[in-house]
Amino acid sequence: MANFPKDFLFGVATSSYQIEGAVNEDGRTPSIWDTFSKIKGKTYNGDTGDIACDHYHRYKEDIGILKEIGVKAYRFSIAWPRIYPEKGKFNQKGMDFYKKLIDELLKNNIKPVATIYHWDLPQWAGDLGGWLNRDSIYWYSEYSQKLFKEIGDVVPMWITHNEPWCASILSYGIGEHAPGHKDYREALIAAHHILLSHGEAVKIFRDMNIKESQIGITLNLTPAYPATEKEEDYLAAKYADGFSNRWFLDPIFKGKYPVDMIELYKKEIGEFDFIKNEDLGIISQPIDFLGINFYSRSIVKYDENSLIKGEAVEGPGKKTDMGWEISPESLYDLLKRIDKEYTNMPIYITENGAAFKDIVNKDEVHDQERIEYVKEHLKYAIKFIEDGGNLKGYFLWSLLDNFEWAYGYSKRFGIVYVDFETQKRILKDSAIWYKEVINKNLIDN
Ligand SMILES: OC[C@H]1NNC[C@@H](O)[C@@H]1O
Repeated sequence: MANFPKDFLFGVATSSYQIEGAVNEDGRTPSIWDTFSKIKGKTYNGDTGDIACDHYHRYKEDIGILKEIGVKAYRFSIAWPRIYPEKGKFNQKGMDFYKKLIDELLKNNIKPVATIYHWDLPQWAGDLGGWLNRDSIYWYSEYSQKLFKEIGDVVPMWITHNEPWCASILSYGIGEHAPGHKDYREALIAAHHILLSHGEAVKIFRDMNIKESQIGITLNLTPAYPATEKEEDYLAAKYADGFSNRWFLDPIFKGKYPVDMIELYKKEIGEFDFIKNEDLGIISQPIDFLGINFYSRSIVKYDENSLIKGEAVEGPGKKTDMGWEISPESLYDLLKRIDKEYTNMPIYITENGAAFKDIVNKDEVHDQERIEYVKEHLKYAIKFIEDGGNLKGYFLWSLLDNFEWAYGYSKRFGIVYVDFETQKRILKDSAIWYKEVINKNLIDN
């Protein structure tokens, strides 16, 4: 048996485009994901977020489920295209949805945790170059300042960005996510502007002196391990770590980009002329907490022909339905590394969870694999806390089965099953199990 600290924050997480639907309602205009998901071949089965979990209309029912599970906090994201459907034009109706959502959470004694940006960039911004345009910093500043003004006093935890790596590298470099570009120089420019917009929002937040509220950022971090004891594989792991992790951790916590990666990238992308002198000072504004999204690790072997001199090899562990190796001990390694090399400020695991092929049988879903996945990761979370680690909370991804980006609705991450034909919600065994963990504040072995 392993106990959590008495004030440990148990939550679940979702994001706007993945669950809300209602894409043309109350003034919302398209995001880059509305556009991208309608391009043939970009998403599994041509799936889109047009309806998703219809959360926009069913948010009270879903908050009732949060209450039933007993979560202390709910991490959601705000759809920028609802708030600013056109450049410079605020949409009160869009804001009113989030005010109602937050009121309902507070009425049920659930702490709202708001992510300002979880990838649904308004298409009007996309048309102006999106994150490639340095003006994106000002669009984002106007957006975040308005949110702080409208709901700053009722949202105790703000997350500026979800997974800048995905919003830049995966979206502008690898091309798997909207807008689907495949240009690594663009990817690093986008990453820089996203990080800069983060720093500007933190400055605005501090200047507004919002009481009883904290601000941080969420990074998806993937510990990298060498495939063998060969020196070249250790080098490959170092570059993989720079590619996934240090490119974002270093600017935020050390006020500089990692030199080894700059040297590596320079050959491919030329000069870093998009970085202005004052930028790193803005990016490294002190924050109140770090959000970490952890799913798995990477194992790499040296590959001379790849940009980052390495290629992934399959790990020996069991896999989730995403094909990701289940490696809970890597979460512990990651947390210890962050604590040792970057910061001992409060850390929240803002996403952790797994997709498995869930089967409904007489309104029940027996997802024991998901229970085991979460249990093992929580055990390593407790181990870190027992070592003195400053881990303050855990948000399970996700509350509901939802739109899993390029995978559409083919991957189910929810602890609540969603029948997308009927929008019926069914609590999986994992939801019942999580309810018990929260209630007892411990993990049974
Ligand atoms: O892939 C699972 C999750 N990972 N982090 C970002 C979320 O939007 C994803 O659904």
